[in-house]
Amino acid sequence: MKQLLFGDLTFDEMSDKVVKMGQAKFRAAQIYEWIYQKRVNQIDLMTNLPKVFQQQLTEEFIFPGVKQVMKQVSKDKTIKWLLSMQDDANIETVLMPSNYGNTVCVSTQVGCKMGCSFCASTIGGIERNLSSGEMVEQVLHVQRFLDFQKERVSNVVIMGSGEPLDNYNDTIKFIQVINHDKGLNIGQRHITLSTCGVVPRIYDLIKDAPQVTLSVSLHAPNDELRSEIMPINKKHRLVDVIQACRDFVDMTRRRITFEYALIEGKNDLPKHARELAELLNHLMCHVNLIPVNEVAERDNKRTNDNGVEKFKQILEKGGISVTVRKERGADIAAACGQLRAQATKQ
Ligand SMILES: C[S@@+](CC[C@H](N)C(=O)[O-])C[C@H]1O[C@@H](n2cnc3c(N)ncnc32)[C@H](O)[C@@H]1O
Ligand code: SF4
Repeated sequence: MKQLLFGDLTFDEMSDKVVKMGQAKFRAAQIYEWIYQKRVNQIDLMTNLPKVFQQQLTEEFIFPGVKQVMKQVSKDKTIKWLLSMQDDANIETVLMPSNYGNTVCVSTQVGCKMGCSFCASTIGGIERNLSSGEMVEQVLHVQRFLDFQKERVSNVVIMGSGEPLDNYNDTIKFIQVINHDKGLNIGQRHITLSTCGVVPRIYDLIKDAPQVTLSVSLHAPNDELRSEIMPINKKHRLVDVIQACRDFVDMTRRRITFEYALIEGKNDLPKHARELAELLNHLMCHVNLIPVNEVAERDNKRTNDNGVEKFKQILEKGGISVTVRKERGADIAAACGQLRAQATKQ
């Protein structure tokens, strides 16, 4: 029998599961409370569960579901963990503390198949999807660390390694588990999902998680350049991505965010900024400009401060709301997938 992680089951699924195990339904609420509110890390500490049931749970569930392999702490207090799964696959999870709370960046896949030209996560391709339980365990791991400081995870960004819309069902289940009021109770509005633009799944998201903040990795203002940087663009063209974004905004009334990594001489020229302003015309959105994180295996140079400022000004002139995103963890393996790539090489 395949052992599960607790986060592989939504609250309703957990209720069904305990009934199948011969227990009353209310045991599901007790289990959720021990895991997500009291945050014990051993089943035998769930003291209001009968001993025989604790034993059954130990046979059917792995708890906790991840092991810490490495932890790097940056001068700016960003912390990056390398976590190991049951099959020894390694993934990254990042904590970014700020004045607005504690944001955890979660990985959804081991590697990524999308092949974006600037990204470290995709260097070795994809190994496998992560289960919702493995995503939940990432947040729990960070929450247990924060418990020592009596702080809580306030925001989750699904922006670590992997493409969440390429692992749709487990990503949705993950959102449901951390969002549940008996779970970690993290509001959908405090969850950001970042995608390279898998168009049909953006429409699914409107039905399944309409209150999450959608962030779309754009990185180029036209098909020719975008297809060169992001191969997914050959399948889902810019016109369809932008239409899906317009529909997302219309149907959810939620502002959308676009990520644009500035690569010197590639996508950072004034003409690109003008083209981008035109593309996003009359769309309720915000653009995050990020000087690209230079990755050793990738031949990309970051745009200098002057170039970033010029690009920003052109967008603003075109009526677009823009922020230059602060680089976090510059002194540690900052770009998504870098720590895992380094660890794999050792
Ligand atoms: C690692 S991806 C994961 C989520 C999803 N696959 C996507 O592409 O949006 C999260 C964000 O990191 C960005 N990113 C990846 N590598 C980067 C780099 N070297 N410099 C700056 N941003 C990068 C991506 O473009 C994306 O906006
Ligand atoms: S940017 Fe996102 S979609 Fe592209 S390779 Fe990296 S993780 Fe995958």
